[in-house]
Amino acid sequence: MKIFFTNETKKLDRFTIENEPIKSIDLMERAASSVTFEIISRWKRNTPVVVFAGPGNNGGDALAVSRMLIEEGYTLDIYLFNPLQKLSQDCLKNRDRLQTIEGLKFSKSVKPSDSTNTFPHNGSHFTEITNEFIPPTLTKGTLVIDGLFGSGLSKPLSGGFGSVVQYINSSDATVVSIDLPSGLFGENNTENIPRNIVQADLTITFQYPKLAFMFAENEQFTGEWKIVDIGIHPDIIEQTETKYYYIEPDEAARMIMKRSRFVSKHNVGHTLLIAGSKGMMGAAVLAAKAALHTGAGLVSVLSAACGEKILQTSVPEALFIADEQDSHISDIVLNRSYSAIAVGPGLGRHEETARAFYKLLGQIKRPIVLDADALNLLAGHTELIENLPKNTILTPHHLEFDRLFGKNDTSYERLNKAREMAIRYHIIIVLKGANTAIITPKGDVLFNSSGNAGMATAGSGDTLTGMITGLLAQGYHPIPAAILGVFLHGMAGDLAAEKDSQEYITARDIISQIGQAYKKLHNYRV
Ligand SMILES: NC(=O)C1=CN([C@@H]2O[C@H](COP(=O)(O)OP(=O)(O)OC[C@H]3O[C@@H](n4cnc5c(N)ncnc54)[C@H](OP(=O)(O)O)[C@@H]3O)[C@@H](O)[C@H]2O)[C@@H](O)CC1
Ligand SMILES: [K+]
Repeated sequence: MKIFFTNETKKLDRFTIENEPIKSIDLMERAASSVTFEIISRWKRNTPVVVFAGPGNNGGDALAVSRMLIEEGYTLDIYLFNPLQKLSQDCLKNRDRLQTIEGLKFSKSVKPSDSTNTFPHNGSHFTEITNEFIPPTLTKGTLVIDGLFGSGLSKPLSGGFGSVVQYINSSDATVVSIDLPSGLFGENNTENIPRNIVQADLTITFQYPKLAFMFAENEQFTGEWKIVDIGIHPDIIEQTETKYYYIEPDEAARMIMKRSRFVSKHNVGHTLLIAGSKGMMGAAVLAAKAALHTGAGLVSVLSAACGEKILQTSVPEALFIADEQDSHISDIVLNRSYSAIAVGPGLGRHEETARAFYKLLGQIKRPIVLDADALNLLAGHTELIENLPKNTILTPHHLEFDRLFGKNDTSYERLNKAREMAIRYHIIIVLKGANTAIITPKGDVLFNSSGNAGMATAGSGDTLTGMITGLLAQGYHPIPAAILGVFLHGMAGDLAAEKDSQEYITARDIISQIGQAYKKLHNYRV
């Protein structure tokens, strides 16, 4: 799924209006019906609803939703903010349509003398605010619909609108934002004012997720978010280019390569994992198991000698290459060719390990996977990044990324830096987090949609490294190997959480669900 920038919204809108064709007000009606449907399916009709509508089309949506909810039997208190006495055309039309509802009480600005402004009123009520505003009481049971601003936000909210947002945020009400939490920019919020951004419990967003939703620091604003299809014309979606994508299950499923009936373990790849050291052998075990369960035919683990018994007992399917040293890897000799190599899980940072690793980087000609301590060692010699084979996969979490490429204050900044680095060095960066981003050497960013917070657990990253390397070994191109590996990993985590709970999950539980994750993806293909 493509992620567009919010400044493209009007273009997508216009094309749909001209080519479907559909009247602009009817497109708004369609968007509003989707929001209404979502609300009706979650909140009972006796839930008191307070609507905050702004002067633009986001406000228009909110007014259309208001009409639909009243028709459905909800009782609403609606506030339309019109301080400049200037509403967008469709907002105006929806205000007029609201007026046709029988029994709806109308008033202009609530004056300070009207201080009996407590909800619920006897029947629904509409107030257009042109100057002063006495806010209604927002209790725990109240549902707030936030339609103040959406994709048309042009500067951070301040003044009166800032106060309204702060008032909403300070209440115990449940908040649903239409399209975007009001005050949040769709992309860059570096210069934004956090206290003047609505903190929604649910954001119902139109057609495609916004880039800002992918960043951890914006979760406090978006809450849960859900995409609703409002029927933007497929041709304009196709024609409009973007660098940002959101990977859904059917897209991941299409990447799975069919295994030939005549396959042998030798032609589904021999994986080499350079991993483990004294006290961190579990990382090598997990990566080896993950590679095997993802489909690698053969897995060898090159590790510190102390790992031999551990590995051979816990992963009897894997071959073991013991280093001379008991506690760490001191030399890396590749005495045969491997289909895929990963370095890093549980590696440690012993001086001799570092030396062996740097020497290896000078020898390899094909893309490899670098994770964990391999990234930390690389951070000590960043000049070596220059010579990494094209399409080498780096799998840093945020701290590892910053150690490698310098500190970043926001996820937005980090993502831009990652794009720049991926392009400059022709590498693939798998930036791990809630929506892991796979960044290609062309600068395309693919956000993963599977996974859950329970996967923030020891060994989860080692598992991912094993999975991606296992795919590479089977002949997947590094880009689909990274995308599919990340997706499968997340889906296996989701299945594990479904089976037990997020809290319960360990890396082993993720591995135990790889098979079910494959099965689920296979079902998307039929
Ligand atoms: N194709 C789609 O996806 C569809 C989109 N739809 C809906 O339309 C929404 C976008 O509508 P929109 O373009 O009218 O913008 P919106 O967010 O309502 O705000 C604009 C108004 O706010 C004002 N304003 C801005 N910043 C401000 C500030 N800091 N402080 C104060 N004022 C500020 C701005 O003033 P201006 O900057 O022009 O001076 C203008 O008056 C979108 O989110 C979705 O809900 C659907 O209906 C159907 C199809
Ligand atoms: K909004």
